[in-house]
Amino acid sequence: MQLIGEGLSAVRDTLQLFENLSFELEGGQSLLVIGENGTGKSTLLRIIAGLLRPHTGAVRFVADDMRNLRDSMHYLSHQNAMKPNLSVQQNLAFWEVFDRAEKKSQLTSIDAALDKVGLLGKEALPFGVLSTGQKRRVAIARLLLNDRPVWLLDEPTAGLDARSTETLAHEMRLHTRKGGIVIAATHLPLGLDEGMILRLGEPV
Ligand SMILES: Nc1ncnc2c1ncn2[C@@H]1O[C@H](COP(=O)(O)OP(=O)(O)OP(=O)(O)O)[C@@H](O)[C@H]1O
Repeated sequence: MQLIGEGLSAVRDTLQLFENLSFELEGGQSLLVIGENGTGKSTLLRIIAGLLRPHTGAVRFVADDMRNLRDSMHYLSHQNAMKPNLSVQQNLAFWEVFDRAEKKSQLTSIDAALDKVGLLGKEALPFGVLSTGQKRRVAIARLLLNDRPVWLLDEPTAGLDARSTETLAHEMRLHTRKGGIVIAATHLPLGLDEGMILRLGEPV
């Protein structure tokens, strides 16, 4: 598996956010995208996810099973992508099916995923009543349900306490050890010390 960004540039309105960024990742590797607020971290992740078109450059993805990037990735955005009025269980049951590849990709049950993020017992609560950190943990539980080899994580630790941050770091390390790719945009150390780092600068 390979995920390659070649000569990527982004322009928002008249602002050049970044120019000519390139990276090359294989299965088992991770990339931390760091930089201050507004430097374009989320923009870069959205470009990689195929949600925004780059001003220049291209993203290429080659998977052994020939799946395209859209079907091979988990994209965790700032929003947690859960319905506030549905329960935790109902939200995850939706994603469990939605994220499943044609080939059986289920890794674990909803209960087991909730256990990993320390939320077992909260499954019947409406998502909307959870605390900020608990909401983020439900969104992280989604990543654990189905095996999608590329994880694109935008500020994954936003709102998480120290223990949950360590749980996430552990899951990210497991994911790369199994041959997955992780790209994470962050302000904070994530416990992926062995990964590559892409530092975005001030927009010009
Ligand atoms: N839809 C849009 N239209 C115009 N400008 C935008 C749009 N979305 C983002 N921007 C601008 O692009 C710049 C980069 O935003 P982006 O969200 O990628 O930064 P970031 O590095 O992820 O920031 P943060 O650390 O605050 O999350 C910002 O100046 C932002 O205001």
